[in-house]
Amino acid sequence: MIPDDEFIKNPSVPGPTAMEVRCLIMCLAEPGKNDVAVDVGCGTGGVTLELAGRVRRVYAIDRNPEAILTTEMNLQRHGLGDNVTLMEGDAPEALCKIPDIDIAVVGGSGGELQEILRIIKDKLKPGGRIIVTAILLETKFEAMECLRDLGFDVNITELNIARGRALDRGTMMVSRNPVALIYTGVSHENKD
Ligand SMILES: C[S@@+](CC[C@H](N)C(=O)[O-])C[C@H]1O[C@@H](n2cnc3c(N)ncnc32)[C@H](O)[C@@H]1O
Repeated sequence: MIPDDEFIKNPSVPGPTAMEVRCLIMCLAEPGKNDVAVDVGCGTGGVTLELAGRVRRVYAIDRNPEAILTTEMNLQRHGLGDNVTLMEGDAPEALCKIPDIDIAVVGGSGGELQEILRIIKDKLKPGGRIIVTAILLETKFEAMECLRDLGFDVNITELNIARGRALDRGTMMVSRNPVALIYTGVSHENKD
């Protein structure tokens, strides 16, 4: 895992997703060397970089040009990027241009989550994994409901991370905001 402070940051771009959250995303995504992945809302590139080191190809989508630039700079900084296709634009249109995928991570949806998940389902290979990260209650609920409506078994895990900060008299644990991961099991349609 790449530590958070090893990413180049841009004040107009969110991210990177905290290392502990990226860690669980990678566990749930189960990336394989031949997999094709998409990172919807790549932001600073936290998830894109982790995927780039583990799969055959990553499509990194963001509608903020600064996010695409920041992700590109981070890929270069870490010697990654040969297998990453950066796509500036709105997720639904960009998703329609990519081939079928094994892994989809949705880190930003901007009010288009239902459409994004519907397209991802159409592109998802059998056995594929979908992981949505959400900080808003409404997004957590919407993601669960939408994935269920699309026929998936849905799971949610919320991470409450506290990191130690050194003080003169000891280590204080500093909490970060909770982040939920909403992720799929096997689609009902793919079950025997
Ligand atoms: C919280 S950030 C993701 C952070 C990222 N996972 C990282 O580690 O750096 C969410 C991103 O999603 C992008 N985004 C939101 N809605 C989008 C949409 N409909 N299409 C494309 N990008 C979108 C935003 O521009 C933002 O950069």
